[in-house]
Amino acid sequence: MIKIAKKNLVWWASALAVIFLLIQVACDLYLPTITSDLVDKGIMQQNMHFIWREGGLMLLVAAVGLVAAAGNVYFAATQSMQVGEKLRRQIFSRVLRFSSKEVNAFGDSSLITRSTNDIVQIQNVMVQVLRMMLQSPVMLVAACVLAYVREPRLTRVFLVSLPVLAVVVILVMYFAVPLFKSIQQKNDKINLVFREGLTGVRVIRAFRQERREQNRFKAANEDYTQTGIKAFTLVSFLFPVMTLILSLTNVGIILLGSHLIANMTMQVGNLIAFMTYATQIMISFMMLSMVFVFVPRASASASRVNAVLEMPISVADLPADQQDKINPDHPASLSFDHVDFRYDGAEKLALQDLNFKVQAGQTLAIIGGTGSGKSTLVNLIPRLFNIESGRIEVDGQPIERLSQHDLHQVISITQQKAVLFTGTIRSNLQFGNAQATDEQMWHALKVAQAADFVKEAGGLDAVVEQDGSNFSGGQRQRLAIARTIIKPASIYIFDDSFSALDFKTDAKLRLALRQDKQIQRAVTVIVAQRVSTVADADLIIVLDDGKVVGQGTHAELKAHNETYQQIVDSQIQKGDEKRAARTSQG
Ligand SMILES: Nc1ncnc2c1ncn2[C@@H]1O[C@H](COP(=O)(O)OP(=O)(O)OP(=O)(O)O)[C@@H](O)[C@H]1O
Repeated sequence: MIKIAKKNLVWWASALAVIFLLIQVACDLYLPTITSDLVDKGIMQQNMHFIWREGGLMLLVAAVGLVAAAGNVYFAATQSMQVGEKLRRQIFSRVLRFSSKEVNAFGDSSLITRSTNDIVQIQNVMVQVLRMMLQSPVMLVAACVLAYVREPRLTRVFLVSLPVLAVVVILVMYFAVPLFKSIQQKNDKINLVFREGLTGVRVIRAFRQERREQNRFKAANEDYTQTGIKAFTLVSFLFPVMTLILSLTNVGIILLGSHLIANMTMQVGNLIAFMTYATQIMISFMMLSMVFVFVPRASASASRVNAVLEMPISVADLPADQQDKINPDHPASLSFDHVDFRYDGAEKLALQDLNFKVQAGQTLAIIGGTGSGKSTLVNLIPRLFNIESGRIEVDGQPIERLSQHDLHQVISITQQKAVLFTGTIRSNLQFGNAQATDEQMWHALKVAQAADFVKEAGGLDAVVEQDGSNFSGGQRQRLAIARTIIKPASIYIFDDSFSALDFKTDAKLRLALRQDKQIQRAVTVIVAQRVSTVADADLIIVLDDGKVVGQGTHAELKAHNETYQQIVDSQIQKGDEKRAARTSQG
């Protein structure tokens, strides 16, 4: 919590909040003295001039106190909101740099809770710190001293009430604080189930698992609610008990005070002032105890936020002065030299001894069964993971010597699951190339075989809903392909991007890709399950269980490679092979 405050609070605004607070406390503490004088020297002695003067002073002090309180609230609130804004920004930019290893370490839902609910907890406590937490101890000590100075004999009442109050507060905190800490984790669980329910809604319906999911959500929700109820019941118990203790303290003060007044050893004004100080002492004590309840909860949130901000990034750039730069004149190329790769914590290598080189204008195709390592291979090119050994070069440069920013500038990729963003077709294409003209956009859409349905949908400004849900799976993939094509790059990667396309569209798209001037100067990498998609590639890599079991052209592999032959036999029947070749040659 302190770390977050140190890094994110603006010192002068926080100092102003504290100064306003001290002025407000001073005013609050001065008012009982004026009241006491007003009663003893004004009302009791019927001195109207004194009453007017002290009354005016009272109004002035109250007004200054009000302005100071407003100033304190303003600076405390703006500071805490700004801390929240900075933390959300820092978490978001950090998460954008995370590899899947870091994301998995927290989980998607926990990252969302940390950037929303946890930050709100921190924000709330920041306001309390800049207000109550500083105000309460100052008020408590000063009111005790002033009460003692005014009438030491009455302070005996506090010797009983304050220890009782302290025991109640400690007991409540002992039971409530662990509950508040666990509320955050239970909130993560609710988010997780809710998120899975949302993203998997169709599957849930199709498998008629609504009741099971509802029960799962109900369990998480009830767990959260019950913990919240327990925690807040304990805290709410504090208020009536404290009010009771405060009332009993006042009764004690009045009993003792009236005795002293009757003996003529104390004035009425002193009793009134003392009772005001007593109320201030008790209220400060209550506020302080509330802060002690909420600070541990917020510090649990602060640790959760700090864990994200301090998570080491596994795929890190070299220091700027040791980085190499891409040479824009170097022809496009991609090479893997004895590359081994293992997922974090896995016993087995996910990819073993990959060796190949492709040049500008060539197409590399990767084929293999499910789970053979195709996506893993293409994800190594933009360095989404670090390799275990070997060397990967893009445009003649080892990728770990480039900044990821530079590397990603020369790579354009369509992921296996097409991801579109809420907005329009234009804004989605601008993701690939912010400067693209309408003409370039239509060209990319044409190559991606998307122009027809985009025209029907209303053109470049047609709306794209969340996750592109207003387009079919095949249309989403074609839009993602257009976004990939529109980006000027050295390496174009299509990770199983043609799988949702029908046979004919797949062939037309590959033909259009081959005829595109920009693509002709680059290396194209195609991952596919269908032989027809890879048949015309310059180099085909056949993967099986992370190992390269064949490498060559379609003709070579068909003639000599058993695994490839099996794939061909299982897929291409009834003249499909010839039809594929005919269509892709135009
Ligand atoms: N993030 C990950 N952490 C650990 N193991 C992973 C991870 N991603 C993939 N794997 C494992 O690596 C292997 C290769 O997966 P990959 O996704 O590369 O296969 P693929 O050939 O693309 O499969 P598909 O055709 O089904 O998409 C699989 O055994 C998979 O379980």
